Amino acid sequence: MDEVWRQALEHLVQDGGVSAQHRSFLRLVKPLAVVEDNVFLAVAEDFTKNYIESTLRGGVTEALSQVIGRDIRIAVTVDASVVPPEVVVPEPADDADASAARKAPSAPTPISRTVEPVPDPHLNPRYTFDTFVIGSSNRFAHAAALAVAESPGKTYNPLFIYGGSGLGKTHLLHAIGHYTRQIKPQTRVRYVNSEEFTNDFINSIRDDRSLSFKRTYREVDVLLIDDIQFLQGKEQTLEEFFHTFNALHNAGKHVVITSDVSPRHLDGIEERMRTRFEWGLMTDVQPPDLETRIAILRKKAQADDVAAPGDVLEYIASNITSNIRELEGALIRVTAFAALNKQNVDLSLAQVVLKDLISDNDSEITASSIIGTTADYFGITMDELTGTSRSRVFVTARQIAMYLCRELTDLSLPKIGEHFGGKDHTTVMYSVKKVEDQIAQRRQMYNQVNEIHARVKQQSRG
Ligand SMILES: Nc1ncnc2c1ncn2[C@@H]1O[C@H](COP(=O)(O)OP(=O)(O)OP(=O)(O)O)[C@@H](O)[C@H]1O
Repeated sequence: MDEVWRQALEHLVQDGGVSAQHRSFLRLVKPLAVVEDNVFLAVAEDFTKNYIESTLRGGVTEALSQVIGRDIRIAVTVDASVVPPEVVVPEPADDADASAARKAPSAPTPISRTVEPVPDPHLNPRYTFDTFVIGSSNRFAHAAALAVAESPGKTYNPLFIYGGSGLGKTHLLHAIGHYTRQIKPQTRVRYVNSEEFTNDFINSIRDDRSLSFKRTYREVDVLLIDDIQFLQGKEQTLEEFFHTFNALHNAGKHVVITSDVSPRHLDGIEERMRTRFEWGLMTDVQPPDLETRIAILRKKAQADDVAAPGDVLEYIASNITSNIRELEGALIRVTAFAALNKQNVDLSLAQVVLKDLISDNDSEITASSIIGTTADYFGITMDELTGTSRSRVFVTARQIAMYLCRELTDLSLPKIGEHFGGKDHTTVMYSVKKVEDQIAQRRQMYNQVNEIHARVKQQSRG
């Protein structure tokens, strides 16, 4: 088992995207056994388990699946007496992070708990108030989020943020989490997507763990719950959420909720609950105007350290109007093309690259159309694409299709996973990140993504 684990770590590092922090967590894992399609891993602390499950699950699952040769699931257990094997976690060449990690003591407190708050594995480090661009479409939501982050439990409780897909609701939720913990590191913050909340709840009943479930969600100072619309019609989970909400609210703890519609448009949720959602403050986020879209692209270009002149940003922002995720995807495409061809980013290049992607009369793009088009492109069947085979072409096709689903549809990560034969949402997250990383490094990956994207768009225009 240690040898399987060693090889999996090698795969993981080769695939890229493993930071020094990831490596220090991976060093804490003891592989236990493979039983049918499950790989059992053990760690000594809950915190490490949470980190592995929320941040590394996709990558570890992929890597172990590659080594074992079939699709597996991982299960992480906590055992305080666990001693991880002496496996060296490989380091990518010329990784600045890696040399820092080398200097760190090999024994495992991953991060200092006194100086900075320990990073919360449930929060995306990129989604902070600093990286959030304020415009008229989101000014109020931003101000309310900031007020909550500064003094949770006081005003606007609950805060309910609603609006269309890809408009920054999740970003704001994470920003509240980061900022609250930055001001007061001891604040207990819990971010959860409603689908994960549902799964957790169902599993806790199955495994007779209702006490630990309650502890997870009720012993917090700030509960950030994303995409509450997924609870519509799920009576038992709603009932549990109702009790969680009441317990927290009565104890003066803060609840922040996001949804794609306002409380009164949430069907399948009882009146008593909708009323509670309206107790605090409701605010919406709207599609950003042109100036805000340009500013978002500028900030993204800065964060990724790519040079993109103003007219290029304006061209992209003028043509992609409704979804910020798609806006960012277009910028990635243009800068990746320029990097691969060793060209500067300029307007004519952007026009060529985005020619097929920009159109104003797309009909709705679905996961099935993306899966079908991708399968066609690779000459495989849709079943093969969404199945479990680990051969390279299937894996590449699967990852590209997941990436395009994220960019071109409103589907959440767990929902995308469902379209791919019930894959875990962290596997989807891993695939999206992997394609995003490789697109600027491998011409073949760039060409494939670009071509399939164009075909999907073309088909949606009929
Ligand atoms: N105002 C903003 N400034 C900077 N980036 C933004 C802003 N709004 C959204 N984004 C970026 O757009 C992408 C999509 O945002 P996010 O995931 O928060 O959307 P969402 O409203 O939660 O969508 P969904 O309902 O589909 O989950 C993210 O990468 C986010 O960082």
